[in-house]
Parts: sequence; structure tokens; C-alpha cells
Amino acid sequence: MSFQEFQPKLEDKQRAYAELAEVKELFASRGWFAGTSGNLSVRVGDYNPGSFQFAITASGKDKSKHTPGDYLLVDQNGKPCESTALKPSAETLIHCEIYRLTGAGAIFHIHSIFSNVISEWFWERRSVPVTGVELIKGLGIWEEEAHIEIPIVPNFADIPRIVPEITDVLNPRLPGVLLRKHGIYAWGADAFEAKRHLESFEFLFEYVYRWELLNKTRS
Ligand SMILES: CSC[C@@H](O)[C@@H](O)C(=O)COP(=O)(O)O
Ligand SMILES: [Zn+2]
Repeated sequence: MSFQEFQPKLEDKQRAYAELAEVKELFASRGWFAGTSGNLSVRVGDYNPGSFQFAITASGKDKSKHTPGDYLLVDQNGKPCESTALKPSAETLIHCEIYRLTGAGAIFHIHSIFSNVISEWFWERRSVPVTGVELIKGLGIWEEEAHIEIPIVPNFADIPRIVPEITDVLNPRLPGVLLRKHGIYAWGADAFEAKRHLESFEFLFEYVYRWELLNKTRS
């Protein structure tokens, strides 16, 4: 199919780029994009499991800076929808799979210390357990004393190998997955919700980290 058949409305693309720029600047100010790590995407236009498009950060950019080449539009297979010299994020296939499985509107990925440490601490369990912490509600789970298990998948240098690991563990009730000693992927119906989910996960990782540490001081 030609690029022409994939073109979304210009205003939809511009809105997506503006949303990405806003989130990118905020997350960068929190130190969540160390060493060019992390990637962000926002879906553009309607969702159909076999055909959708999203705006995603270009690979290897300094995400604390704004440049004219920060984003590009790709299709459901991660291929650019327009002629460009930009390369989509190296982890674009992970975004493709999460969109395909969830129909999400936005996906945010960061590398934080807490997500890295906690993913290794609970690696043998393959999930991070959290019970009754108020900010579980930030993930859209409102039951009393809710218990969640945040899945952890192995990290491989070969990104296509990570994709089926995510397919296997993705829980439609829980909008996130940890990559072992790598970082967190969180998603939502739109950029607002994906940001709320990512921030809630980060809070929970820090909570669990500190709680585990504090517990060790009990005699
Ligand atoms: C430079 S370390 C981070 C990368 O290996 C990767 O994990 C990452 O999150 C960013 O890759 P990118 O291709 O810029 O989207
Ligand atoms: Zn990454």
C-alpha cells in the first residue's frame, strides 16, 4: 500500500505530536529519560486491530530536548507512514503489540531506578505484588484492599523476542508491564490516562522498594 492511503488528518497528527512533546518535557524534568532511554507514543485516528497508526518518538534522541525530528508516524507493523529519514524507536514493535492487544490510545515507556531494581528483586516470582495501597486506584482498580501482580518479562537485546513474552502476560485489567532490569511500559485510553498509569506504577515501585528495605530492619 502507498503512503498516501495511510495519511491521517494533519490536525490529528499535530495534536499527537503536541501531546508527546508535553509528556516528554515533563518526564525529562523528572530524570526519566537517562542516556536517551525511553520512548512514547500516541495513537492517531481510529483503532482497528489490523490497521492503525501512531506517532512515536524517533530512536536514539535526547528526550530532554525538543527538535524538529522528535516524532514520526508509523503503522500497525511499525513501518513509517510517510517518507522520512527518521528511525522509529528501537522498541516500536513492543508498542505495536500493546496497541494490538489493548486498543490503547497512548503508551509510555521509561527507565527508572525503582522499576529496574524492583523488577530484579521480584524476578523469580515474575511479578511484583502490591496490596491495598491507595494509588492502585490510579491504575483504575477501585476494589477494597485490591491485590495486583505487575508482570515482569525477560529483557532481550533482540526486541522481537520480547514481543511474545508481553503477549503471554498482558493482563487487560492492569495497564502495565515491567521489562526485567530495563523499565516500565504503561498505557491508557489516551495520553492523560497513560500518564496517570505510569505515575501510579512509579509510585508503587518506590513504595514496594522502600517497604521491602524497611521490613529488613525489623528484628
Ligand atoms: C540507550 S538505552 C535505551 C534503549 O536501549 C531502549 O531501551 C530505549 O528505551 C530507547 O530506545 P529508542 O530507540 O530511543 O526508543
Ligand atoms: Zn527501553
